[in-house]
This record gives sequence, C-alpha cells and structure tokens, in this order.
Amino acid sequence: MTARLLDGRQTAAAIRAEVAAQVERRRQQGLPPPGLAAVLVGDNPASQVYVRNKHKACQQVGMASWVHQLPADISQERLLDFLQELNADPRVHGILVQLPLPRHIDEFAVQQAVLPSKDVDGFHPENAGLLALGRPRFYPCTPHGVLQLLWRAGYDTLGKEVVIVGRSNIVGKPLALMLLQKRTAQNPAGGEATVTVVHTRSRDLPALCRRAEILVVAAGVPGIITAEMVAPGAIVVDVGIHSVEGRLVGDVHPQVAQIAAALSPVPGGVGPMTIAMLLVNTLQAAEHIDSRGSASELFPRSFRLGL
Ligand SMILES: Nc1nc2c(c(=O)[nH]1)N[C@@H](CN(C=O)c1ccc(C(=O)N[C@@H](CCC(=O)O)C(=O)O)cc1)CN2
Ligand SMILES: [Mg+2]
Repeated sequence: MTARLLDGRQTAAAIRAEVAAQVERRRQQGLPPPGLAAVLVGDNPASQVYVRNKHKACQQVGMASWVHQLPADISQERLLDFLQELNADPRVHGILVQLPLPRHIDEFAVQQAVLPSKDVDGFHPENAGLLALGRPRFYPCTPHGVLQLLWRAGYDTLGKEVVIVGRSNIVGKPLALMLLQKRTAQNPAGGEATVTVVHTRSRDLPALCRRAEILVVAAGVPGIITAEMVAPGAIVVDVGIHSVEGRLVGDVHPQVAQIAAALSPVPGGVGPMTIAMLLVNTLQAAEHIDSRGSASELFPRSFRLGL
C-alpha cells in the first residue's frame, strides 16, 4: 500500500481563499482589515522562516501584518511592556509571540501578557482553560490544523481510536481536548473520539500506537514512528518538523507510507495548516471586536468559516 497524501498545502490554500473572501466582505462593509502582529525575539533561523511565512500569508488574504523583530538579549520587562503596546493598539486584532523564546525569558509570563481576546495562538491560560471546559475562544493553530486536514480529506473522528504521541501544551494537550469535545452546529468538525495520549515514558509505545485508527505524532523526535508501530490502514498525521542534514523531515519514518492508508508529508502537511488556522483566528478576533466594540470581553466561539 502507498498511503494517500494528506496535502496540507492544498488544504491550507482552500482555507486561505475562504478567509480572503471574508476579509474582502469586511472591506466592502467599510471595516478595517484584520491585523496580526508577530513578535520574534532573537534570530532562530526556523522561527524566522515561520514568521516570514505568517507575514506572507496575511498579505495574501488582505490582512494587515506587522513583524516585530526584537533582540535576543531584550529584557523580559521590555518585552512585556512592548506587548502592552500591542494590546492597546486598535489596528492589531491578533498578537503572537513566536516560540521558542530565549532562555532568560519566562514563556508563561509572556503568554499571560497577551490580551486574551488578541491571543490568536490560544496559549493564554484563560484561553487554555476555556478550551478545557468546552468553551473554546481560539483553537490553538496546530491542533486545529490537524483536525481540519483530517476533516477536509473526509476523515471523521467520531468514535475513532485516536492516539496522540506527545503531550506538549501547544499540540498534544489541546489536540486531546479538541478530539474529545462534542460536535455542535458551530463546530461540525468536532472530536467525539476515543483519545489516548502517549509519550516517551509510556510503556510499550509500539503497541499503544498500533491501537490507533488515527495516529497523530507530535513527539519532536525525527523518524521515531516506524512501520511496525502503525496498524495497516491507519491514518497518520505527522506534526514533527526537523532539519536533518539539510533536509526537512518529520517524526514519522518514510517507510510508514507503505503501511498507512493516509499520511501527511513533511514539509507540506501540518505546517501550512498551522498558518492557515492562524489567519482564521485573526479574522475571528477582528470580527469579535467589531461586533462588540471591545477587545477585552469574553466571547463564545460563534464565528466560523465553512469549517
Ligand atoms: N507562537 C507560536 N510559536 C510556535 C508555534 C505556534 O503555533 N505559535 N508552532 C511551532 C512553529 N510553527 C508555527 O509557528 C510552524 C512550523 C512550521 C510551519 C511551516 O510552514 N512549515 C513548512 C516548512 C517551512 C520551511 O520551509 O521550513 C511545512 O511544514 O511545509 C509553520 C509554522 C513552534 N512555535
Ligand atoms: Mg525560557
């Protein structure tokens, strides 16, 4: 068997087109373009690529976008002050601080400093809490990208055995919560799966992975998932991205393509989806501010594209 390709580039392009249509509708209504401010601290080369791709994606869909490149040795206090300026700027509907941050900066303090209603990454503890309680405001971009990639390829998670490899705050944990949630009219692509989260300390990782009808791998270890860890006919989504000897590779070994029914590639799988979902959240943030007049209120997730 050679796995079907779960094409993140193509799916992300379709989502960008939906976002662009909404941005154009806003323009015709005399509303300002949704605006995204990206903050990049230091000069991590991979982060520079991702932030540049986010900026380009904003431009493609007609959004306003600002990239703030700050020095690696900026003090935490100055970074937090800078975020307050973005919080107060009415042109900025969404704010993201690219991770990882330099070691002297407390990531949690930074995430708490972003106004929750502008927190388009969904990393603020208030937004993480709302997601955990089944009242999501912003879905974190990578897990939402994984779900949209599956849904738009025709794979429903309802009742399925889904195994997630990795327990990070930005992928594994929020994805598990999203896969558990009930589907609603606003959220037709919702989870209702049977979810198992495994990690490096799990006993018998291969056996746990082989239980999966849908296997999502966000372990952060190149090629960790090999063919004998995958049930024949499983759907496999590779969230990992690593530069190895000048090539981009994922967490899933290429031989898995001979076993799986479907597989997302690296590059061209989850990465472009992450950026597309960031645009969705930024549009949602702008729509909310326009309808309520304030960026600081709580709001339910009532805005959807055809998602
Ligand atoms: N503030 C955030 N920081 C980080 C996040 C995040 O969601 N918010 N996630 C990751 C990195 N990430 C998003 O920022 C990200 C990773 C990869 C891609 C991507 O487009 N990958 C391409 C390949 C790009 C290349 O040529 O290197 C692909 O997979 O095809 C986008 C975003 C950690 N930090
Ligand atoms: Mg740190």
